Amino acid sequence: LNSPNCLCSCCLLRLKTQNITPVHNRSDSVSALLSDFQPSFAALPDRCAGIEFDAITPDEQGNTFFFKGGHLWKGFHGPAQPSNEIFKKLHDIHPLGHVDAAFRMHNAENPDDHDHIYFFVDDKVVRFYDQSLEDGYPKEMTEEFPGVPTHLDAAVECPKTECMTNTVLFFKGQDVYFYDLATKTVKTKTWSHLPQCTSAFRWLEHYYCFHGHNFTRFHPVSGEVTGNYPKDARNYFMKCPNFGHGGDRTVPKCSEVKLDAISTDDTGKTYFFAGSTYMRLDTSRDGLHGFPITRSWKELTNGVDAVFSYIDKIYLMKDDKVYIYKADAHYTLIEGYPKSLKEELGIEGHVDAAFLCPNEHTVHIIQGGRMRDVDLTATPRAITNDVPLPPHLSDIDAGLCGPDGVKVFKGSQFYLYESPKILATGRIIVEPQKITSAMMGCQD
Ligand code: HEM
Repeated sequence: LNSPNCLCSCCLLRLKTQNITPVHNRSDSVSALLSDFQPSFAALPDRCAGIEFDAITPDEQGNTFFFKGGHLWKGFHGPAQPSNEIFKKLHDIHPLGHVDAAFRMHNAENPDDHDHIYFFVDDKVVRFYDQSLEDGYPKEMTEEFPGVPTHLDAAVECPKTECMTNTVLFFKGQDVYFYDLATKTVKTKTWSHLPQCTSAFRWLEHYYCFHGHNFTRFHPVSGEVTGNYPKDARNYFMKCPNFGHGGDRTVPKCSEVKLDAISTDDTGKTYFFAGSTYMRLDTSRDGLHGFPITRSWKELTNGVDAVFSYIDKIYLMKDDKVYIYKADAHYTLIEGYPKSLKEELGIEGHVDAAFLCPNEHTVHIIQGGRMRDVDLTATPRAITNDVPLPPHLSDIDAGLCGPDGVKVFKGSQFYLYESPKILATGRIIVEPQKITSAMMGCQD
């Protein structure tokens, strides 16, 4: 069967790798033949040959799975394997193990559902957690997702921080069905400008429609496509000989990391900024990858000096200006901004770092070896406290205050203090710690 000259295996392989008509539309005898054919006997499909995926989804640990016929690929490199080796019993619901669509549920308010993987096959849905099929599945799609059509093309989750409410986007043809998880209501839009997506994938807050061996990035609310698309998936989402991206850039060594700023916003998103790039850190299970700052904060074309977050807003400082963005589903610059540092915060001169502790109203601004406090509830804003920092903290790059204390970053190291007050007095000697690959995706 593995011989390239064997017509039978070649046909079967072509059927399996080219997404030819699903088995239920064929004669019973062909169905029987195909269902007897175990994927493990066949040569494995090669994603570097250019595959149109049936479904793509991350799991609860952040592994990404790409599905085609009865096979899957785990992660961004490596060979295919039968999908029921990982998702046991997945093939029981379809003779070829084929799935139409899959997504990882994002519904933190409902821990019984959150992070579970849903697979759609014809009019059925099955649910897995920790690679086990859950009791009670398969279910009818109409029961679990009323109002959503069966025989889907693709599905992708969209958390409320990106779609206003926790939503799942279901794709069928050019129609997109927005399923609101709280109200179980469906709204439909037709995105005829998008290619027909055979799978959809949310990766690091970016939304991708896969079609053929290409992908197109789209905005999950408006469907808008900005940038040069489609792109060949083999350059980005898999490691293939003679394919790749990023040019001659390399992942920086951890010993060479130097931040400009770091901040956690009201919704718990943590970002660091370095040069023209930002990276989200709190979703690190799905990978760490930098993107241009202008992708999220388009007015900041020249990087940032310091960033802090207060209530539902993020303050980005560059030179003598403050840019305030509303931290909603997407960052929008508030009208009238940027304003000068003097006008907005009552300070002047270059800002090295800025941080605000959770539930507090005083921002701590580090400028040339001094920590200046500004009360954000006062109008006009003015410095309420101004203290020199200990000598070893004279050139701080960035600062972050969280439940574990204040981290101040200096080059590739950081110091952790219990509070801003302890930091400022400098009476307690704290050993610097190294930035690690797990923290910031650099090379150890
Ligand atoms: C598992 C490893 C990686 C994966 C899965 C990956 C994936 C991606 C994806 C999906 C995009 C965005 C494509 C788009 O939105 O149009 C991208 C962009 C980019 N990647 Fe990677 N990447 C990886 C590693 C790297 C590395 C090691 C570098 C270089 C150090 C790199 C540099 C870039 C650059 C410069 C961009 C363009 C940024 C942008 O404008 O979106 N990537 N990558």
